[in-house]
Amino acid sequence: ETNHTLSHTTGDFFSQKKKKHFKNKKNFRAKFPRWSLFPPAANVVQNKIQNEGGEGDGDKVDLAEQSLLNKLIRHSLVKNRNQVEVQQADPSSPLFSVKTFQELRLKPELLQGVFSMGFNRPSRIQENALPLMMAEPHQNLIAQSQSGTGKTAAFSLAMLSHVNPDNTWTQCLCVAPTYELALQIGQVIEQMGKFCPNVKLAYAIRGNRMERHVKLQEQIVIGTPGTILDWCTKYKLIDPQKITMFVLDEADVMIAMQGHRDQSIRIHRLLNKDCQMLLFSATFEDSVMKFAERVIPDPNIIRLKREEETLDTIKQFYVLCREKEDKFTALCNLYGCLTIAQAMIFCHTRKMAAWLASSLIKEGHQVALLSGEMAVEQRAAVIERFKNGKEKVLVTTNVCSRGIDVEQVSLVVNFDLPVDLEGNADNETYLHRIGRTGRFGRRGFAVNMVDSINSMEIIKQIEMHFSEISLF
Ligand SMILES: Nc1ncnc2c1ncn2[C@@H]1O[C@H](COP(=O)(O)OP(=O)(O)OP(=O)(O)O)[C@@H](O)[C@H]1O
Repeated sequence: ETNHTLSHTTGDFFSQKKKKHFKNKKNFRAKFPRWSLFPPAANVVQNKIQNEGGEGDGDKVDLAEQSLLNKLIRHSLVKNRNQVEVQQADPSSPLFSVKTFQELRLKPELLQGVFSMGFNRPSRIQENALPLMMAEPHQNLIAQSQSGTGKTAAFSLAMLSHVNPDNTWTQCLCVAPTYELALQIGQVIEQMGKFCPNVKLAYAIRGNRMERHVKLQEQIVIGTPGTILDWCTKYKLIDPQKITMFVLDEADVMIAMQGHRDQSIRIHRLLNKDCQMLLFSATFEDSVMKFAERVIPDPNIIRLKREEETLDTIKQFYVLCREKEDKFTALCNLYGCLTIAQAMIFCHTRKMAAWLASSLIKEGHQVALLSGEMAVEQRAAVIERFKNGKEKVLVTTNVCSRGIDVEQVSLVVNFDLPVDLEGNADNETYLHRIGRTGRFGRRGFAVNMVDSINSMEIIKQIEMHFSEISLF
């Protein structure tokens, strides 16, 4: 048996004592004879439709919110052992990389700002991106690496280093997808630039009312595409021709948002063609690349691939149940194991997650709930408590499958199996929910609740998918 093979609940998972206890429980079926108890296929389909109608769609992941959440909960760099790939616009020019911030020859007050944030040395992506962004003559850059690898800090430093504080007009423009994300980036710039008193920052975000035709004196402006466009055109607060550095952050989130893509292109058109263009993205899909190539001429491209998640160290099980209540009882039986370390329980819909959390609480268990209807700050607070071990069990939906570093979680329960919009197995989400990065990730357990012929089919699809992958 490989680790990719799903086992149904048998001995491995439970201690001898627990095994005896579970043997008598109707929910832990070590074999398959329960199939005969299932209603005919037609009824199962009926059942599925009713369930979906009653529970609503799966909890949707909003990219901008997810990104903000990541920023709110991230206190340090994400570990990544992959090599940075660099594709240079001019392959004959030497490849620069720095191992220290001192090598960048920053202004002393800026270096002081960097160190005051606790950054001792550049992150992987910063090693290559920083010298490229600061090179003379200037170079354009497309940089892609997952959230938490130091992109924001990199371009904040580049902007602060780029501006001439003696010139009291806007020189750097940074576009972000939402009001909240712009504020987060602005905080990094303010913190890093706190020893540079003459460098000023303005926020081009909704609600920030300005007098028309009075040019801004702030050297750096950060904001959302619509407001930046207004400030450049309608309000004439910024002369786009005087912009010498243009940063497009979270390009992947940006182009997924209605109107943002076109507004960004419109801002870009107003700029001088000699303006330095920098684009950052956490993902590297075709749509992002197409967009990037449209707005960034002759780019250098830097990529840091996400560390692969694997199921190598995860033992996987499934539990056969009849319906939601049955799954609930199974979960209660498992409860002692959940709290040995920390556990996450995934549901498909917000409604199901809320029901499950409140049912568990009614049973006297202590659990936290995290789902999409909560405000991002509220979600961040729940995750923070969970990370600090204040809560042992977290009931959640897909809003969280990527947000939490699962290495600290040793048991994941798929109360509902991950499915896509068509109801097919969602292998990628399965991997994000239970996978670990790195080959030496800590061990973990995953328990999947199977409650219909349909979900049995899904778990089989998942099993097949991962056992096929493991052949390579
Ligand atoms: N060189 C560094 N040394 C130590 N910590 C760093 C360094 N650069 C960034 N950090 C910290 O690592 C975390 C992630 O950095 P940052 O926000 O810049 O990443 P990001 O790639 O922009 O992520 P996101 O896409 O979520 O915005 C932050 O808490 C930041 O303060």
